[in-house]
Amino acid sequence: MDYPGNLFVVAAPSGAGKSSLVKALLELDSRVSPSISHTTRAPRGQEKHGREYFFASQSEFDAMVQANAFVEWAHVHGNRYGTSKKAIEERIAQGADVILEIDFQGALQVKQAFSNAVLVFILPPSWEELRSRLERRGEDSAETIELRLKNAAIEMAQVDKFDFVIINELFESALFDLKAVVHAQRLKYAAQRRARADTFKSLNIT
Ligand SMILES: Nc1ncnc2c1ncn2[C@@H]1O[C@H](COP(=O)(O)OP(=O)(O)OP(=O)(O)O)[C@@H](O)[C@H]1O
Ligand SMILES: Nc1nc2c(ncn2[C@@H]2O[C@H](COP(=O)(O)O)[C@@H](O)[C@H]2O)c(=O)[nH]1
Repeated sequence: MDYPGNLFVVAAPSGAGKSSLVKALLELDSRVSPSISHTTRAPRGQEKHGREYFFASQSEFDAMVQANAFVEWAHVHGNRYGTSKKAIEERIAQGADVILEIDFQGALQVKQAFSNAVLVFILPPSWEELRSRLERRGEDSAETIELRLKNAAIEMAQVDKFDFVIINELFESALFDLKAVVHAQRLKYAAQRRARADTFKSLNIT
């Protein structure tokens, strides 16, 4: 289906910096709004239900899967995460641009459902830097960090399935690249709509 709003999907190995980049983009661009995912993971630190995530029990998550309420969902780092249809469909139908910060499995499912979705993969500059960002963030146990680094290798192998790849070495430069992707998609979409309207007009189709 063709919606007036754009859908941007940002994926990256844990610690590459996607949350930081998306947060900075949202502060700069009020036309982009975030999708809030559901997860079975326990809240971390200051996280609030309905702000970072909708925290769900296993049975609540199961019920949503059964009800076909997710556009995508996946097992990530030992927990389940999903994007509800409600989180995005209404908003892109109203012309808003929505950004999803999800793992690569979910990103590929979204592309199946919304072929116009723009998939962006964020890479860290090196393995050493990825590890040190996870350690410096100080939110995960050593065991969790090892699991996330192991999964990073699997995730990075998917990079060629994405529309754009951004290396997050210098934060400001990666943010500039992300803004450029959003801008380019808006221009492309506007041009497509104009071309379609012109074609319909020339064929006398209203
Ligand atoms: N360009 C950068 N240079 C240095 N540190 C950075 C950069 N980008 C992000 N960071 C830091 O790296 C850490 C991980 O970033 P962030 O939490 O945004 O990663 P993430 O990809 O969203 O991870 P997760 O998937 O686990 O949520 C944070 O402490 C963040 O401040
Ligand atoms: N497939 C999905 N993946 C998601 C979703 N929301 C978040 N995520 C990804 O999970 C990991 C871990 O996140 P964390 O908050 O526990 O550090 C990360 O890669 C997220 O992008 C979702 O709705 N679907």
